[in-house]
Amino acid sequence: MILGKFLPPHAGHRYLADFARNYCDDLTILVCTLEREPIDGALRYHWMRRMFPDCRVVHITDDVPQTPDEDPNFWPIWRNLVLSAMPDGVDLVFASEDYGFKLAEVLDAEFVPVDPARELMPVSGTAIRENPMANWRFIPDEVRSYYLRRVCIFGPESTGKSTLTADLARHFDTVYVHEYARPLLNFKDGHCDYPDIERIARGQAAAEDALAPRANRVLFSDTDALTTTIWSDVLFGKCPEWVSAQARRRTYDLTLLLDVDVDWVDDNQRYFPEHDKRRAFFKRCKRTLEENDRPYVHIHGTWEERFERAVAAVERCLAQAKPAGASKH
Ligand SMILES: NC(=O)c1ccc[n+]([C@@H]2O[C@H](COP(=O)([O-])OP(=O)(O)OC[C@H]3O[C@@H](n4cnc5c(N)ncnc54)[C@H](O)[C@@H]3O)[C@@H](O)[C@H]2O)c1
Repeated sequence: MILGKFLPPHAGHRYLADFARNYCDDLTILVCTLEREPIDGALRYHWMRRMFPDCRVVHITDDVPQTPDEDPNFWPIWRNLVLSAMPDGVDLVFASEDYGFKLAEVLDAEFVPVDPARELMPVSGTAIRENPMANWRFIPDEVRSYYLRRVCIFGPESTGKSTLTADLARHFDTVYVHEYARPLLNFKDGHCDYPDIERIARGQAAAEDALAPRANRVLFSDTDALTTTIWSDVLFGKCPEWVSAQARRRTYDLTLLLDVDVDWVDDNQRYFPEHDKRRAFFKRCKRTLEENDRPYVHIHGTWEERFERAVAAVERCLAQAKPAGASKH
């Protein structure tokens, strides 16, 4: 058995559990969470189940004393708690804490110390909560999307969104989500029908969710569901409810709004080459962001200036502490 708060799970916990899985035949992991702790307990339990699908993972939510000095009955309380989750008893207690020795004793089990000095995976939950960006390499794939910074590249056609998205991903050594409408509509010679609107939004969301665990600190998305709602309105005067709901649900830490102050480049998927229409579409994008309370940075100027402004905005975003709470993606 191993137990912990996993606040959040990290590479040290992964090492502890992998060590235990290699040492014994059947590992039970007790995820002990309290409501007052800063990350939702059900989410931590979910992460641990995803990280260790071949282990028995049990969620314990009882509000019991946390250290022996809090209650003279501390050890009987913990003995009963553990045995209620493991009625067949415990053979081995794996931990990197001194309390493992006493805990094993009250459970009639053997203590197996793992890495009390924490020299192999030098990280703690506190360090990750305080600075997830600096400790990124210790955050498991399953947990990364919680801490990930999401940047959306937003705006009218032919403003350099796709190039900027790829350039930013290269600069920040991470992955990006392409504009899913392109591969979809390429199959139809660029022609978009109303049923395609929901397909576009579903594909965009699926690509984003598939790539989030692969991202290094920041994920760049070339457009989003909110953009799809604008296009749907412009082309068809209506929008599927699922797409509008996605647009409300999917949030970004930063949105880069690209201006139309660059030359128009034609391709088979573009609609509005006229300057007036491009400017009107830009204004509509800006208004939509404001109506949806989406903070944005205005990106304009030459290609080089755009890139520099975007890099500076992303660096500011990465340096800011992220408010507690999971991303809703
Ligand atoms: N303090 C005590 O005497 C005591 C005794 C019994 C039970 N408990 C309870 O146990 C629960 C777990 O608490 P916790 O704070 O140990 O959970 P935790 O999530 O911090 O740690 C879980 C396990 O991972 C190990 N670990 C953490 N970082 C590591 C790293 N970098 N490398 C290797 N191993 C690493 C810890 O030593 C521990 O064995 C709490 O609910 C607590 O109340 C505490």
